[in-house]
Amino acid sequence: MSSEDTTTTEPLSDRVEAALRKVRDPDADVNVFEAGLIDDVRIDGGDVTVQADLSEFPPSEGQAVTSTMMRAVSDVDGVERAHVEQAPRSVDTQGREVGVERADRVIAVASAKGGVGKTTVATTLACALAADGDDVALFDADIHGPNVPELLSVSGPVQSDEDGHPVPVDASASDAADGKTSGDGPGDLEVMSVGLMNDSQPLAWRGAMAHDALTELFEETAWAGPDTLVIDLPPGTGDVALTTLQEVRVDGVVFVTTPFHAAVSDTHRSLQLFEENEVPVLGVVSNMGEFVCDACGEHHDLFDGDDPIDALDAPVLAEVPFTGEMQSHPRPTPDGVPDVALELGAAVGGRIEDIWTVEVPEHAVDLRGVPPEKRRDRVREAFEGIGSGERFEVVSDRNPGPVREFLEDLIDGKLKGFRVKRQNPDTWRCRTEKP
Ligand SMILES: Nc1ncnc2c1ncn2[C@@H]1O[C@H](COP(=O)(O)OP(=O)(O)OP(=O)(O)O)[C@@H](O)[C@H]1O
Repeated sequence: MSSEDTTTTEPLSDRVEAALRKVRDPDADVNVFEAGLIDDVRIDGGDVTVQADLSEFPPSEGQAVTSTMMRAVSDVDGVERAHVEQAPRSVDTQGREVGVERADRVIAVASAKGGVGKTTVATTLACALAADGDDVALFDADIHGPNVPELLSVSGPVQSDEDGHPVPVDASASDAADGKTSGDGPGDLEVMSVGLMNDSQPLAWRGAMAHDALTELFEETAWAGPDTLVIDLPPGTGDVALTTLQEVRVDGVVFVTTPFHAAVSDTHRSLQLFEENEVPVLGVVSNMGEFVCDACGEHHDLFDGDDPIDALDAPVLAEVPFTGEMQSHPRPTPDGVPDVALELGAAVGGRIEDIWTVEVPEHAVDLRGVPPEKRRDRVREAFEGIGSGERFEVVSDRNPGPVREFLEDLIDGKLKGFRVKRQNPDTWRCRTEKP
């Protein structure tokens, strides 16, 4: 029996509205109409569709409000089916530009294994950079397990601009991070994720499908001109990582690992893949290697023995302990940005500056800006000017791979070691020893 029986003479629309007015906004002591959450109520026979904007709620709270509204409407006499749908949000499409190349710099966050905290670190890094005043875009490329929206408590669906380009969701923490930021206050934080398009469905894209879906999002998303784009890659070196490396000029990669031998040796192999694809390695974040006891304040190692990360040829950017704070709130809270997040942001920023600053050793040949027809002469002169066993080094603004062939022609033999490394997007270095 319905609680509305006494008023069945009133039109259905009035009774549905009266029922909805009993549902409260959990964040404010007003009903959902007064809170401005209801956009529209459509009635078609016994079918009632409520269009509500619940995008500001964390997913679990939004779900609870949806269920309460569904129950309230279903209980009204004469209602056969009740639906609650997310109202289309109006998005600011002014000044947006399409494609990942709009970002001034692109940082990928990768891991060899799943579950080591890559998404947590990517989200923390994006929040820390935004808290420091950067306009940040966070691209969740983990298409098989897109967790970024959940960590940042944002929900979809993604809206499109007038040309049909998907517009990322705003995740700025305008009033968070009080007092713990530097610069002129926090920058913007925007998020794009397949998790915002397909709210709860795990995606089973493979191979070409994954490649096409991701390529389209990289090419089509209309960003607001970010300073930094952070890409959260899926674990491992599968289709998505390869697509990202093909489609995006990645300026640096941050690796996340636990200080556990098996995880670190896989990390070593993944690092090589990025280096082979000429992506500068910014460094490694060692996550969950210790926890700090709430009761005694002591640090406790969670892994025994030597730290295997020391053996990686990459700087350690941060050692993030296992904490409840990191687990529940990688994003800034009204109390500020966690210190560990600020340290991570500062370490990554510092490394970027380091690799952008090119110091050319006195003995090295600097080919930057040298016209193509003069490059060989410069290399020959320098090589002929050093003695056997001495180090020969080139700094160049293009891949100096062909230098090897040229030197081997000069000596009419093979060089033993010849190492090429891309220091930053515009600078390569290569090194060998004169036989
Ligand atoms: N420093 C930390 N302290 C406490 N919990 C953490 C920390 N880092 C990550 N976690 C928790 O570990 C779990 C896995 O983290 P996360 O989802 O970031 O890993 P991931 O490497 O991105 O996983 P995958 O890519 O396989 O989805 C999450 O529950 C997260 O809250």
